[in-house]
This record gives sequence, C-alpha cells and structure tokens, in this order.
Amino acid sequence: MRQPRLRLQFLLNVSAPQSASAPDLAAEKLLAATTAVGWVRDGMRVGLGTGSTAAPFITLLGQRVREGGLRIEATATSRASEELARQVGIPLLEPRRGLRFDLTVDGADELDAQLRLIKGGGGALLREKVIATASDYLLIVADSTKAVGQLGRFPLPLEVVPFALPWVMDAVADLGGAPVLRMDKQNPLEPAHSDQGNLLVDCHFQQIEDPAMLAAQLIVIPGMVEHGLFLGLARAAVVAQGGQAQVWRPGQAPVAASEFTALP
Ligand SMILES: O=C(CO)[C@H](O)[C@H](O)COP(=O)(O)O
Repeated sequence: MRQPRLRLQFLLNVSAPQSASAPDLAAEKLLAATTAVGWVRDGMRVGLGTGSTAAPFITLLGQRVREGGLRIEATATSRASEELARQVGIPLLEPRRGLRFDLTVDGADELDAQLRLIKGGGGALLREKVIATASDYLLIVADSTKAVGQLGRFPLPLEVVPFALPWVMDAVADLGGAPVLRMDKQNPLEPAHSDQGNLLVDCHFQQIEDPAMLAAQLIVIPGMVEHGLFLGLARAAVVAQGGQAQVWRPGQAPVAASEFTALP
C-alpha cells in the first residue's frame, strides 16, 4: 500500500507559536527529532517513544525507511505510536524474550543536568520504562521547556491498578505528593486509562529533593505499577532551543549537536 507523503512543513504547522517572544515549541520538537533521526543506522532495532516530540521522530524515521531504504525494526511504547509507525511504514516487532533495542528515542516532561527524567505526561510511562530498560541507548528528544534545575514542578505520573487507587493516593499524600486522579481529555467526567487499562495519578511534589529516595519509596506501594521517574536510564538528550540543538549527557556540559555525526 502506498504510504502518505509527510512533509516537514506539515510538522512545523502542528501548532503556532503563542506570541512573538514565546518559543516555537513545535519547531524545537521537530529540530530535536530531526537531529535524532540522523543518528539512526541501518540494521538498528529502535524503540519508539510517545508524545509530541517522539511523533515527528517516528514520522521522519518512516520517511527514511520508505525513501532512503533504511532497514530497521521497531517496537512502540504506546498504541498511538504503534499506529503512527504503521502509517509511515516502519516494520514493527512484537514483544518477545531476548528482544533488545540498539536505540530508543523518547520525549520527557522534565530532565535535569544528570539526565534524571520525569516521564508519563502522555500516560505511556509503563511501556516507556520497559522499552527504555530493554535498550542499550536511551536518547531523549526535548524542547527547551523540559530542561529544569530540579525535578518536580511537572506532576509525577503514576500508573495504578484500579482496585488499589485509594490506598496508593493515601501513600502518595503521606510522601507529600498531592495526588490527583487524571481524567480523560475526551470525556472529562471519566478517569483516563493507560494502554494497559490502569489508572493514572499525577503527584504534585513541586520539588523532588532526592529522586532516588522517592523512587524507592514509591516502588514499594502495593498496586502502584510504575512511576514516571527515569533514573540512570538516559545516555543523552537532544535539547532544542530556538534554532540550536544541544546534546546533554549526564553531568557534562552541553555540546552543540552539530559536533556529532553519530550517537553521542
Ligand atoms: O512520557 C511521555 C509520554 O508518556 C512523553 O515522552 C512526555 O510526556 C513528553 O511528551 P512531549 O514530547 O509531547 O512533550
């Protein structure tokens, strides 16, 4: 079947900048995604992230597969990304034992200088963490709003088994996380569900002083399936600001992405 041609112009027009001084986030996301696509090599197994920065990466990767003959195989971190990957002609692999990825490219809601992340704003944190953990290289693609001095302003998402919800919320409140059940954007009277059918709880910590300690406290709450702290997983991030893309690596000074012709 003939695949639709997707143009950069289309991607750039996803959303217009808010004002003359506001950053053009769609253009920054596209720049980060374009940079990452340039580092994908023939024969790679690729994990496909979820969200508005991962989406142009998937679209552009599909373009390289269709028009440039790039041979890759991929697994997506959400139904939405899987659907997009199919539309743009990326061959997909089902989960199976022993399957690992050379590279996963995914977005983030917050990242700090040590490349500790908050993820899950799009509700895909469980599959995202599974695929990130099964990857030799997790590359984050991000617009300029995602880089922070300290994690926590973005509410930390949790995926929660429905039966356990009240007790998980009590436990998170005891940790100072002000939990809020996420509602469905299309149907605001109903709770949102993950691709696994679980509930999503957004925890308003404001500041997370010690992400590793918080992760250890969260993971032992029964019924809390996964949390959105991704610690020690990301090898590098492409952070776009205006027309410049920088490579961030844990604890290192940012470097212009143009310095790298392959994965940093
Ligand atoms: O974790 C995620 C989805 O679960 C996304 O990577 C995160 O929300 C960033 O999304 P976007 O690139 O749209 O800002």
